[in-house]
Amino acid sequence: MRYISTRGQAPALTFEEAMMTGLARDGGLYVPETVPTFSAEDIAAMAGKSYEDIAFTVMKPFIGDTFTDEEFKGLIDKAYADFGHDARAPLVQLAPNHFLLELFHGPTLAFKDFAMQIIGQMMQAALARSGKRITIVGATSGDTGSAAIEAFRGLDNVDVFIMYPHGRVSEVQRRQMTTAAESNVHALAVEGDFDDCQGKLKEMFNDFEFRDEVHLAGVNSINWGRVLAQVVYYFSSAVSLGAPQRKVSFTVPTGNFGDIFAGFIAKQMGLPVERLVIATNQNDILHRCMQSSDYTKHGVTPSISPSMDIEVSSNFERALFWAHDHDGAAVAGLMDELKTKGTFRISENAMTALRDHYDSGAVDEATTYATIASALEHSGELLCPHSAVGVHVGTEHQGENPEVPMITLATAHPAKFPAAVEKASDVYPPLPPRMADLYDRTERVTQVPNDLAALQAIIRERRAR
Ligand SMILES: Cc1ncc(COP(=O)(O)O)c(C=O)c1O
Ligand SMILES: N[C@@H](CCOP(=O)(O)O)C(=O)O
Repeated sequence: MRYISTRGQAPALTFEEAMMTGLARDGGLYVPETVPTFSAEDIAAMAGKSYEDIAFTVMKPFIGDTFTDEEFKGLIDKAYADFGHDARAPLVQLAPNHFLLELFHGPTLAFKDFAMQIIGQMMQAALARSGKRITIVGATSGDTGSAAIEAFRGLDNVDVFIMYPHGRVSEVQRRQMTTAAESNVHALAVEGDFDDCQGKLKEMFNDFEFRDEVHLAGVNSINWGRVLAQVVYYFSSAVSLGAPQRKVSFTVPTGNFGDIFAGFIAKQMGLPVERLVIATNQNDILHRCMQSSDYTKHGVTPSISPSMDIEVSSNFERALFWAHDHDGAAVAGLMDELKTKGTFRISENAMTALRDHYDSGAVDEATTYATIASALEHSGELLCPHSAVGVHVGTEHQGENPEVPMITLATAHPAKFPAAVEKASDVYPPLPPRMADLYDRTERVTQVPNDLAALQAIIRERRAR
């Protein structure tokens, strides 16, 4: 299996190279040259299997001979061993034919753990073989950062720098990132929003001298390994509702588009997915784009679902690559317009290709609060604000096709956003016992301007220590 860049100008890589590289050197994102497919029988055989077994089956064709089967199974087992639920990604029923996929039972209470834990294992195994040392730099709107810290804390051959937007993550999210005591972990509070952090990360990757000097690696969903690991729960949940005999739809609270794009890959692999519904909060650039073909930045407004406060939706580039029949030059052109003008327009053909798979909806703050309250009243489920955005949009879209089961992804635990959840429901969601002392731990963070040179100086200096 070879991996190619969405902008068509970078060398094709193996899985291991793509995973260790992060962003392609032409600024694009790596994707598999071809997507392996499963027959209906292959998918039916997943029924009743453990999450770990399904993970092995789904990911194996993409990783090729990077690891032996035994090695890979061992890495998968280690990755999910600390999850707080034996099913790893349990489904609960919210309403007739509407199901919630709980993706928040991992160590940091968000769906990021599903991918970060396994790529943490795979990267460590690859580093042990190569004897290399890397610098991971991540941009986060709140959840990727803590998941990355959890996966790489305390390792001798990895430094982890996490940039988050100062004052724009929840207190629990901030403390999860700033209270790691290990000296290889560095939390950086950047004066800006998430798009600024992600922009700086991409600038670091595009500064080849810096990139090579610090052996830069990325664990955001620019890394194909992240997307791949997220494909697994689309299979596990669909199969438990009767796939491949029965079609299902998914609604995905969306920001950087990595999670819903994993659903698209599952569909390409043969999973019978009827619709993939993009659910955005008030930062609705993706919804506006699906309606109007215009991807135009308006500026981000902070919301009660801060992890989705994103306007430069990184993985939308991967969706555009498919919508343009793998035409890297066309994608590079659109990305260039976004960078220079803050806007691009998608052609009719490409829009048709996107609309073949994706629907969308946007949710304002008042509706998000109301959805938390009504889900608790009608199903007993306490939602985080991101999941509530998904549930509202999922409910609306299920009405259009009620006989197809709708699976809405619950992307974070309500305890990560206690203020918003309590305001909506009068219920204060407690942290799980293993995190009960989070508010007593000492915080360690460096406030940094939104400035490439300043960020690079800190990274150079700290990693050398
Ligand atoms: C809790 C939560 N929900 C939803 C999202 C959006 O996911 P994606 O960026 O993959 O679209 C994120 C951040 O990525 C998140 O942390
Ligand atoms: N919502 C994310 C933003 C980064 O997304 P990623 O999937 O590209 O890592 C976060 O919580 O950090």
